[in-house]
Amino acid sequence: MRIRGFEKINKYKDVVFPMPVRKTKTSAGYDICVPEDVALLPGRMVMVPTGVKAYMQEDEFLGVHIRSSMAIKKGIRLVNNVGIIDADYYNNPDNEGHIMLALVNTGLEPIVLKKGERVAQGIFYKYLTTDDDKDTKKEDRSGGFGSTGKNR
Ligand SMILES: O=c1ccn([C@H]2C[C@H](O)[C@@H](COP(=O)(O)OP(=O)(O)OP(=O)(O)O)O2)c(=O)[nH]1
Repeated sequence: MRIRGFEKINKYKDVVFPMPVRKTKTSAGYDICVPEDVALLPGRMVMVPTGVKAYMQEDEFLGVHIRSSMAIKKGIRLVNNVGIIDADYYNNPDNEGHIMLALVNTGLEPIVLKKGERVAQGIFYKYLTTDDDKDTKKEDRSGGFGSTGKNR
């Protein structure tokens, strides 16, 4: 039975890069690499591909955090601080559930992330719902970023 995991995005199926793994026995985060070289100019946000998608249970999400070393040593931040990857993002018709990193280089010099470099880390979490949650209608996710509420 499949419970949760990572898979390659089709577009990257022939590209060789490391899949997310936990580096030590009790590391919470699955380190996420870049599947190609990425240039980050100072102060510019870049939507960076990861080449992967994540499947999980309906009451779970994947929290995507920056690796501390990237933030502290290189000044790289996630613009949204933490990326929330919803369970129904997986295999969405727009982008197959491709996990993207909204990165910004807060330093003064350009940075090049090399293919295979570990940039972010994904942690699987369970989330809770409110008493009246079942009373509100839920729409189906039709696509990727900012897709909910579009057909109203
Ligand atoms: O850093 C991120 C944040 C989000 N996502 C993907 C997964 C997530 O399931 C989807 C939607 O994200 P979120 O719910 O945070 O954005 P929204 O602006 O509320 O969009 P939507 O209306 O699609 O929920 O975008 C990423 O790939 N990287």
